[in-house]
Amino acid sequence: MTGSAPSALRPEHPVARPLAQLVAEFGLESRGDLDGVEVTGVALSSAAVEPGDLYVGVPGRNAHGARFAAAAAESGAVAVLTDEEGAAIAADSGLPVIVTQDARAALGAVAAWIYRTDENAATLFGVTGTNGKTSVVYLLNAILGQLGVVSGLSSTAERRIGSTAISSKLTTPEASELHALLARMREEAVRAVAIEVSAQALTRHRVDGIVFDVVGFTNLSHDHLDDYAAMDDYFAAKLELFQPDRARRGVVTVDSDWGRTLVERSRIPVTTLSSSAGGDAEWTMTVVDESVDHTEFVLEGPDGRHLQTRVPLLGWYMAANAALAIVMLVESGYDLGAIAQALDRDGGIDAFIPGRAERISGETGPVVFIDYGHSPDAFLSTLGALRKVTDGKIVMVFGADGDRDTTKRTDMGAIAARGSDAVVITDFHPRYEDPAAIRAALLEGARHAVPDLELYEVPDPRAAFRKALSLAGEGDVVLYAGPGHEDYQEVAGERIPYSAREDARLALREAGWL
Ligand SMILES: CC(=O)N[C@H]1[C@@H](OP(=O)(O)OP(=O)(O)OC[C@H]2O[C@@H](n3ccc(=O)[nH]c3=O)[C@H](O)[C@@H]2O)O[C@H](CO)[C@@H](O)[C@@H]1O[C@H](C)C(=O)N[C@@H](C)C(=O)N[C@H](CCC(=O)O)C(=O)O
Ligand SMILES: Nc1ncnc2c1ncn2[C@@H]1O[C@H](COP(=O)(O)OP(=O)(O)OP(=O)(O)O)[C@@H](O)[C@H]1O
Repeated sequence: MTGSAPSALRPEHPVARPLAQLVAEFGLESRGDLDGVEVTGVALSSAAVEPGDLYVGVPGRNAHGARFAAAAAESGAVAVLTDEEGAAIAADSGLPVIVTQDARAALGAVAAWIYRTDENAATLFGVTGTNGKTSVVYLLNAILGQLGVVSGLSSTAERRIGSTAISSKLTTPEASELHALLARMREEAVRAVAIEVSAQALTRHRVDGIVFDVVGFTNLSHDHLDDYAAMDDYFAAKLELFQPDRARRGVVTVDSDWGRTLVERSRIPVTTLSSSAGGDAEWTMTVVDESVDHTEFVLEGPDGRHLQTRVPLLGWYMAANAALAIVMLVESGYDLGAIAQALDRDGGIDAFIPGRAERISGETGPVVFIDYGHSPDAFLSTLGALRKVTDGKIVMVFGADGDRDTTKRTDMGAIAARGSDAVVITDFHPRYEDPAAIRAALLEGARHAVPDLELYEVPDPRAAFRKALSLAGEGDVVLYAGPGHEDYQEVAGERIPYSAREDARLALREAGWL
C-alpha cells in the first residue's frame, strides 16, 4: 500500500443536509426531534460511525444492529434509521429514530442522497461473474490510467484512489461505504470508477442507488452454493445487474452457456465477447503468444475494428479479462484507436494485480505463483494456462474455505490432481470448521480422480509451501492457490497474520533462489 493509509475512504469535506428533508423526501416516519439535526455521513456499523452520521441498524445473523445505536450515539451519530423491531430496541439510545420497513433496502438511496453521489458522477463500470472480477477491475483501472484518465477502483483486494488505498473486507462494500467512496473519489477529481459487484452485493442491496454506465460479465461456475440454493439462483442474482435500474449498457462474455442465457434475459443493450474462434459474438479475443510472464492477444470487433496488445499476466483467461475491459471502455465511449495507441506506446497493458497468478520467484529456481483461485473453474483455468507454458513439473498447494460452500471441495481436489504432477493439501481459512475434515474432503477428491498421484497433507501453510518447493526444481512451477493478496488466516473467529506472498518470498530466500 502506498500513500496514506486511512481506515475508510469517506469525503473529507462533506456537505451537511437537514435530516428533516431526508425524512420528507423519502416519506419516512420519524420519532424524536429532528429540528436542526444535520447529517454529513451514514454508517452501517457502530464501529464505523463518525460525528454527524446517520447510523443504520439492520438485523444481522448475530444481532439486530439497532442494539448498537447507543454506541453509535457515543461516537457522534445524530440519528438512527431502522425498522419497526429496531425502533423499539433503539428507543432509549437518546437519538431520533427514523423508521422504514427494510432499512437495508433503503440504505442505497439514502446514502446516495446524503453524499449526493448522482451529482457530477464519474463514469461507473461494474464487473460481475464468478472469476475474474478483480482482474477486470484492475485492468480497467490500468488502461484508464494509460489513457490519462484519473480513475478509482473497488475490489476484493482494495479500494483505491490514485496512490491511496485501503484493504477491503468485502468484495463489494456495503452501500454506506460505497457511496462515501464515490463522494471521496469526486473530491479527488476521479472521472471513472471500476467496481467489483458480487452476487451477494446484488442480493443484499449493496449497489443500490447506483446506475452503472457499463457493466461486464466474465463467467459463471460452481461457487457460493452456501448462499444460493442452486446455480439458477446464483445466476439470477447476477442477472439483476443487467437490468435498466442498475445499468445502462452491458458487455457479456459468452464463452459459457450462462453468458448466452444472460444475453437473452438481460433487459439492457448488451454487446457480446467470445474468447473462442467461431464463438458467435460481436467481439472475439484470440491469444497469439503466451509465456509464464505475458499473454498477447488480438481483439476483433464489428466494422473491422481490431487491436493487438499484451498483458503481463498468465493465461488466456487474463487476455479474456483484458478484452472485456477494453470492450467495456469502448461501450462507454472511448475510441478503440485511442486505446490501441496508448497501449502500443507503453508496450501493452501496464497492470499489476495483487495475488492473481502473481509471480513471486526470481530468475533462478522454480517459477512460483501465488493465486487467489478458490473455485474448481479457477483451478481449471490456471492449471490449463500453466500446462501450456511449462515443460516442467507443476506442484500445486491449496486448501479450502471453512464455513463456505462445502460442495465444491471434491471438484477442487479432482481438478488439482488431474492438472498437477504433485499436490500438497493444506489449511486455508478453516473458520469454525474442523480443518482436518476440510483437508479430508480435498484429499478424497484428489485421490479418487488420480489414485497414484503424488499427494501430501501438510496442515500448516508455511510448511506446506516449503514441502511444495522441495518437490520442485529449475524449470518447474509451484502454484499456491487460495490466499492471493490476503494477509491473514481465519481460524475460529480469529484473523491470524499470514501473508502467503511474504512467506513464499522468505521460503525462496531460504532455498537460495531469491
Ligand atoms: C454473513 C453475512 O452476510 N454477514 C454480513 C452481515 O453481518 P452479520 O449478519 O453477521 O451482522 P451481525 O454481526 O449480526 O450485526 C448486525 C448489524 O450490527 C452491526 N454491528 C454489529 C456489532 C457491533 O458492535 N456494532 C454494529 O454496528 C453490524 O455492522 C451489522 O450491520 O452484515 C454485515 C454488515 O451489515 C456484513 O458486513 C456481513 O458480511 C460478511 C462480512 C460477509 O462475509 N459476507 C459475505 C457472505 C459476502 O458478502 N461475500 C461476498 C463475496 C463475494 C465473492 O467471493 O465473490 C462479498 O461481496 O464480499
Ligand atoms: N476469466 C477467468 N476465467 C476463469 N478463471 C479466472 C478468470 N479470471 C481469473 N480467474 C481465476 O480466478 C482467480 C480469482 O480471480 P479474480 O480475483 O480476478 O476473480 P474474482 O471474481 O474477483 O474472485 P473473488 O470474487 O473471489 O475475488 C484467479 O486467481 C484465477 O485463478
